[in-house]
Amino acid sequence: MLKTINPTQTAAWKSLQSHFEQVKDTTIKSLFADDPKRAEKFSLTFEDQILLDYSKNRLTQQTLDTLQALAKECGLADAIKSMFHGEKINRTEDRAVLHIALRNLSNTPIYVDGKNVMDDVNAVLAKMESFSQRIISGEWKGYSGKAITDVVNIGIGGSDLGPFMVTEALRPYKNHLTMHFVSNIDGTQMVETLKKVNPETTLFLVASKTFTTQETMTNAQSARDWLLKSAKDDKAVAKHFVALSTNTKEVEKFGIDTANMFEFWDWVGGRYSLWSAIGLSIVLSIGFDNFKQLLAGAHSVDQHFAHTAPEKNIPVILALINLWYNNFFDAQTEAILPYDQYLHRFAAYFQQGNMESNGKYVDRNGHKVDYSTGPVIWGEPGTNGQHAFYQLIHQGTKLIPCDFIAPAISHNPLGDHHEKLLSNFFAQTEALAFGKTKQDVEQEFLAAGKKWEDVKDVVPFKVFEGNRPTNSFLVKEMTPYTLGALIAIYEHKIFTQGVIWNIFSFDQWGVELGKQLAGRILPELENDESIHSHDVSTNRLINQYKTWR
Ligand SMILES: O=P(O)(O)OC[C@H]1O[C@@H](O)[C@H](O)[C@@H](O)[C@@H]1O
Repeated sequence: MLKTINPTQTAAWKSLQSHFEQVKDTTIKSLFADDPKRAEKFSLTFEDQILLDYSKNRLTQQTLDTLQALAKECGLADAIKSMFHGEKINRTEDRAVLHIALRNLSNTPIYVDGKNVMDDVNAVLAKMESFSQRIISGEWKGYSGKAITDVVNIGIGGSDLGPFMVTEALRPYKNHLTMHFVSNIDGTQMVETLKKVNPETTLFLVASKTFTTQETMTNAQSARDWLLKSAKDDKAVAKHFVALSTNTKEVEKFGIDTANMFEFWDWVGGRYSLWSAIGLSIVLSIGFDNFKQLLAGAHSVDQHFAHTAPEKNIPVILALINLWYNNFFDAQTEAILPYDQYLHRFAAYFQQGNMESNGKYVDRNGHKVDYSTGPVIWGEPGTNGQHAFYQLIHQGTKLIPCDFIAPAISHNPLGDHHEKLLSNFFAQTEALAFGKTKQDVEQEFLAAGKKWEDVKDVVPFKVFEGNRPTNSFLVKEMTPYTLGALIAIYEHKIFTQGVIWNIFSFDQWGVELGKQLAGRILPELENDESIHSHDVSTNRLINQYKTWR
């Protein structure tokens, strides 16, 4: 079970506080100047596939050692064992946390309540394999006898972001099926999607762990109505709708034959579910063998996380580095910046992964914390970000630790595009770390033959103080395997931080209040009567809406 220690009360935290006072003004530049072997010492390679360089950070070996001592005092090693052994570490929902079982290709038994979950996991994987083969080969026919050409995944949050991110990231592995993702309750997304597809050849995946989520159920109902308008026979539903869910009863209630249901279990968190039946859209898009490679990459990282010494453990090190900025430098956000267009939803995916997991102010004792927990996660693919928000990262007043991610081998070697992309990837972390001094700026002006009088006023604006921390992930090639590994690295980083912050990373009660209030407001919108039941601001907004609609 997880310990319930306030991290700030540990000896290691106190050491970190005094250590911080000693090193807070040390620059990355001086750290490199003092140790020519820094890049070698502060980097790790995962299976000759991913190089993580974390040398451009504001930390010393002592910083890392003391952070490791903190993790130890907070019981990280036991917490990892608890998760891998299927203990119910999601205490507020009384559930185990076993996304690692979904990709446990070694098939070692994992027990929950005395039952080996691997039997069920393997059975669903086999069902996903045979179903996907029938769809991809064209053997499965729609109501009019035509093969499926388009797949629409209807889901939201964890039932959308992961599958969408991965199918985009692995486009080079795609087959002929066209994938669509509808998540928003805003009818616009469904209407625009339905314009692009033909009811005779479209398969809908209704993806919802609970099968009660308003957005998904409403979208699924509209899609069903749309299908039946053409098919004019309820029997068509069985040929065009499948469910990905934990909730058999609700699936039946919706009218989907449970033979067309792909099951998963309450020990799979929504934001950790792309490895489960929720990944069916991924399987349909890239085929089962590639999906298995995705699982294999993640499984390999699981082994690394569970069995590698903390000082060589990639997710642990990443977790500690960001905790250092979050809790000692008071950094509020972290940016994820993939130099890979295919990863354009990677930051959005980990927005949910991280913020829904660690955005908590109540600790595992039920008390309000007096320290900072999960950061704001954001990001966009490079180089687009460079021409938009990097100004603030380079010269703003906020400290923003950034993760840079790039593949060494491009799937699209078009002219010198990839060299140009990668030159930017390398240049940015160098610029952020080392900056540009006043002397450099002056030298540059002189070399360009400028007169000192003409340029001296502009010098301060051209100085980069540097010392902005980054991690670099250089991935050999973005394959299903390396992508699976990369995702699992981030997942375990989030887990590690949650353990140290003494919070429950696998519930999400913070999303409930808004849903509850929307449920109360919806019937109030049914007529044009003036509303007085809320605060004056909400009343006014509702009443204005009623006059304008
Ligand atoms: O898969 P479901 O049950 O439809 O849930 C979708 C999402 O619903 C949200 O309310 C939860 O905060 C997410 O964690 C979840 O992924």
